[in-house]
Amino acid sequence: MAYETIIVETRGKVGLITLNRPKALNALNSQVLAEVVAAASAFDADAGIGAMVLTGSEKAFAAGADIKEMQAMSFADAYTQDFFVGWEELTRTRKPIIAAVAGYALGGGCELAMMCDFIIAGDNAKFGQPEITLGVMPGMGGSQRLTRFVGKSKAMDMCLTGRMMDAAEGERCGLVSRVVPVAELLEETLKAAAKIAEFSLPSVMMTKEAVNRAYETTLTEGLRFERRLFHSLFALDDQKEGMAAFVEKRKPNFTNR
Ligand SMILES: CC(C)=CC(=O)SCCNC(=O)CCNC(=O)[C@H](O)C(C)(C)COP(=O)(O)OP(=O)(O)OC[C@H]1O[C@@H](n2cnc3c(N)ncnc32)[C@H](O)[C@@H]1OP(=O)(O)O
Repeated sequence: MAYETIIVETRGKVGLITLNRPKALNALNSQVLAEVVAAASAFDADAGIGAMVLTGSEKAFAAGADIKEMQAMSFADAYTQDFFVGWEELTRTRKPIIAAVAGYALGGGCELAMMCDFIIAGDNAKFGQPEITLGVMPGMGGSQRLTRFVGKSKAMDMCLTGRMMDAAEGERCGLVSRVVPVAELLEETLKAAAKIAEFSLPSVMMTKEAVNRAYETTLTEGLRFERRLFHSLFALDDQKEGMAAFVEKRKPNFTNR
């Protein structure tokens, strides 16, 4: 597929997707959606890829859903198309995807970052859900995911006032896993993704599945689900290899089998 709004590259076993609409601060229109989903799905299906990174520019991860595209939309259009539902496809990727966020991550941009498995932020990152200032509200998951990340009080504050939070506040409240100097953001995020990609792919994928299950089920069910996945890993060569390598004091050679 020829991409026009994103750049798609591989760095070893890492798939890198860079949002690339600089003049619109990476505003997310339908074409970006289609291309990001296609690229992530292709990496998900690629046996040579173990993890992905989604990033933008130093000024903007993404300044939101494309206001110019939405401006003339009617209720009937929005409802019948189930506008934004396409982004859910991204959350169905089974390999880990890390958001490397510099600059603005606003509205749909913040929501897109939260669809990833975790967020590493540059120290200039600014997160916000300013939809309220446009006479609407979050529509790509902000009211739900942000609340799960940061709790009710801060999610209400962000969604109702439309204010921005900086990277340090994002880290303090659990939206962001770590903050790094913006000049090192991509390198550090690629390093984290490369580390994940070195591990046994089935155990990585099951770990992602188990952590995500924590958001959707009871503690009792979640614990049982985790144990069953854990048990199943003993059927793999990689469990034998990983534990033998530890005992033999050498690096494991995982085969994803
Ligand atoms: C509705 C739902 C569910 C989700 C949403 O995401 S709604 C959008 C939420 N985002 C916003 O409200 C942020 C809008 N953008 C801004 O407030 C500012 O652009 C800024 C604070 C991020 C940066 O300000 P700055 O002065 O540095 O840059 P601008 O001149 O304002 O922008 C440059 C260029 O980009 C276009 N742009 C920016 N954001 C969007 C957007 N979300 N959609 C479409 N286009 C956007 C902006 O219009 C300008 O282009 P033009 O000069 O050609 O107009």
